[in-house]
Amino acid sequence: MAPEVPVDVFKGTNKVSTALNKGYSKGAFVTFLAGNGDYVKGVVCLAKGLRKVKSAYPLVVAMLPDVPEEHREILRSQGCILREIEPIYPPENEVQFAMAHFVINYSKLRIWNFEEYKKMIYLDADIQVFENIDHLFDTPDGYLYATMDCFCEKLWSQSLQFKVGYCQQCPDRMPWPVDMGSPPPLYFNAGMFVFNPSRSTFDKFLEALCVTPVTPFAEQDFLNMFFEKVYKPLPLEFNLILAMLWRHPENMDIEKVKVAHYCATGSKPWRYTGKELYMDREDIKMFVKKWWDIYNDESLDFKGENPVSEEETCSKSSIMASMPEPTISYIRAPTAA
Ligand SMILES: O=c1ccn([C@@H]2O[C@H](COP(=O)(O)OP(=O)(O)O[C@H]3O[C@H](CO)[C@H](O)[C@H](O)[C@H]3O)[C@@H](O)[C@H]2O)c(=O)[nH]1
Ligand SMILES: O[C@H]1[C@H](O)[C@@H](O)[C@H](O)[C@@H](O)[C@H]1O
Ligand SMILES: [Mn+2]
Repeated sequence: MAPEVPVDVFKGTNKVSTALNKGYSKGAFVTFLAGNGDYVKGVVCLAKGLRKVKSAYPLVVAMLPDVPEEHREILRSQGCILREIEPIYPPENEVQFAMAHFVINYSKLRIWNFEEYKKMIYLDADIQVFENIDHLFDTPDGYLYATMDCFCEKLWSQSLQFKVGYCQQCPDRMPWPVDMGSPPPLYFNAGMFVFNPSRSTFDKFLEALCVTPVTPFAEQDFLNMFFEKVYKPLPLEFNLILAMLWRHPENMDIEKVKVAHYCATGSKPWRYTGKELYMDREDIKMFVKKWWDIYNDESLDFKGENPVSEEETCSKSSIMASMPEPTISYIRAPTAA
């Protein structure tokens, strides 16, 4: 049995949230975009998916300076609010300890500076929303809500959890060895989370980053450490990590999935070939098709008269400037995949 999660708090009504009455400034979805690759398609599809489920909240795109103008134009035309952020990059001698494709994700910590929103829901660009989740904006403040990760995929092979065969999704299958003390604290996937922006939290991040070693899952490990005491697990249907389909099918009900995360190797819809391990499964094909159906649906294109008035701020943070060097430094963002 997986550890219990407080399901009741997160029951949606399928009605458009009370947010419509409250106005936009209370909350927003936020995603992260880096580089000139195909992740922009993910953001476009996410914007369309949120429209399809009639979300009352806008989508903010926190993007690095290396996102090309033509991609920015596409996002504006899809009604996204663009916010340029400066990269956060670990010291060069530590970069090797994070998985290369995760390093740029430290930059995403800057979304905590978006204090004009009281609450935000972060969604990776490789996520799609199939049901309205606006009610998550009504969760009590002061916590970080996210779904629990799974440690069974090969990407985890260097971790202690994987080595001992332990996964928090089924802690009874292979209990944490007694001689190794208590099992590790619950660990969330950082592709989807609900949080309260706060500059003072961001300041604390910077202090903590200075004394926190870089680890394989980069900012995901960092966020797990930082929010350990205030983490509240969300039911898995709010961020279906596709590997759950073959690793822990008993923990989930595919009919209830509200949000799918195309993070399993080979599952990104825009580069899906079906050839990688597990990728020829019917459920995977179904999720990939659902993504493409939204992407290709012109009726979901933004129809506002004018693109959303955007606020592009590339804040050269004085906070960062005052950071002790060279623990965390700005350097050019690496070219994204
Ligand atoms: O070239 C890139 C690469 C990544 N991204 C952004 O960064 C996000 C994270 O990358 P992936 O979705 O490819 O990575 P995973 O889902 O496998 O990674 C998971 O672990 C990461 C550890 O750093 C992050 O926490 C991430 O949010 C979490 O979902 C993307 O969705 C996208 O929003 C880009 O914009 N361009
Ligand atoms: O951040 C990673 C990534 O998203 C992987 O694809 C997934 O298998 C993980 O469990 C996760 O933590
Ligand atoms: Mn992802």
